Amino acid sequence: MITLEQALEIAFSKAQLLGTETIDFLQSSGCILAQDVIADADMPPFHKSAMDGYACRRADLDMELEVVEIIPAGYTPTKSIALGQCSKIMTGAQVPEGADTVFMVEYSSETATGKIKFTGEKTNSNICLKGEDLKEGDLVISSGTMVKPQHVAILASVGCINPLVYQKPQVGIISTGSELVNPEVTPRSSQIRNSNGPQLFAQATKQGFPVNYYGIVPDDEQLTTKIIEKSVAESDVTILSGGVSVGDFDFVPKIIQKLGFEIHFNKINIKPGQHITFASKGNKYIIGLPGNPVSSFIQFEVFALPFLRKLMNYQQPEIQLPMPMSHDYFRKKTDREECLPVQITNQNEVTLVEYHGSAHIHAYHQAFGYISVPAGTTEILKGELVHVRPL
Ligand SMILES: Nc1nc2c(c(=O)[nH]1)N[C@H]1C(S)=C(S)[C@@H](COP(=O)(O)OP(=O)(O)OC[C@H]3O[C@@H](n4cnc5c(N)ncnc54)[C@H](O)[C@@H]3O)O[C@H]1N2
Ligand code: MOO
Repeated sequence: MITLEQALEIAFSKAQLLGTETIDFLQSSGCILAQDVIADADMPPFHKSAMDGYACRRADLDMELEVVEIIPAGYTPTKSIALGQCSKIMTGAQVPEGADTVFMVEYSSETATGKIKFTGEKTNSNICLKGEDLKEGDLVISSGTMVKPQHVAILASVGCINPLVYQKPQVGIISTGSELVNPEVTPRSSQIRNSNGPQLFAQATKQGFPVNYYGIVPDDEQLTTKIIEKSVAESDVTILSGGVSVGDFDFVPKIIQKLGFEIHFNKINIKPGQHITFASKGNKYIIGLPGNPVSSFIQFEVFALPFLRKLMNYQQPEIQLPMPMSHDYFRKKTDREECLPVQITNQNEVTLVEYHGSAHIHAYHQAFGYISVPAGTTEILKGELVHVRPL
């Protein structure tokens, strides 16, 4: 059986990058930039006051100063500051010529004749110099970056309102299983509510992927074929849950082959969720996830998500936080890599959450993330570093 690493290698080798498009920067969160973003001006664009106060010459701080002008933010000063003079200035306003210091209004007093005195002992210059953050032409965000809210602020600050980004893959989500009913229905005996579909929808939309949600299809070959065909026509990546094992009604592998897809693997040596199918036909992909709820949840995180990101040319490694275990952990069977839900203690240590196996999605309601125990590892001792993947 192949490892997760090998599975990702195979899937990445089949991934055809989606095209690029320019979009409204307000809609760019979660996109991967396909261009470098360059500063179109110095930042700050002028010598800017960092405080509300008085702009003067440092050499004049012990003099009584005449106020020659009031400078609000957004106003271009008209007077330059000479010996014994100051301008009242607001935070964010342009510092007038001749001034090299702004003292805060809290450290000032007015004399009987209306002059201003500095009452502090010493002061910073309180001036942000033109271009001290960025120079015109500087690279501010490099191609390949995933846009987060802080990048949206930077795009705005340099006027890049239509960035070039990689298109996001359209994701189709199908839940297979004749035992499934919609969440609003009270299941009869032998039925179970569809939780994988809503969970996959939430996982995909959390990452910003557009989703076509097809709900439940019973274990019927014709109906399953029809819905897969529809999803393939409307989506780049179709994600199914259930129907990929070896039961009499596990049609999915057969159907996708009939539809002309090539199956690249149907098992990964990982727990939970070893039954996972990956197939492609040109630039269309099908990922068949195991029906057990934790399996489909974890397999989305460890396999489907990196693959979806690969289609957008995302090349950054996934974040994993090295943290010490708060207790010993032992296991008997070590043939598979195993993902386990964890919490973080107040001492910043990792504790395993009570977890009964691949149907026990409720274990994850209190999980901060999960750790992966490599194949071959029998024990992790208290204090040993594990790598936590946040959820
Ligand atoms: N003979 C064998 N049987 C099974 C094996 C095996 O190796 N040999 N592996 C088991 C494991 S492990 C898993 S995982 C499942 C994978 O099979 P399927 O992907 O075909 O999944 P199903 O049989 O359809 O469902 C498994 C389980 O999950 C529940 N389920 C399915 N879909 C949903 C949903 N949308 N929401 C909530 N729960 C769902 C389903 O009712 C089953 O209880 O195969 C094992 N069998
Ligand atoms: O492959 Mo199953 O998903 O381990 O529970």
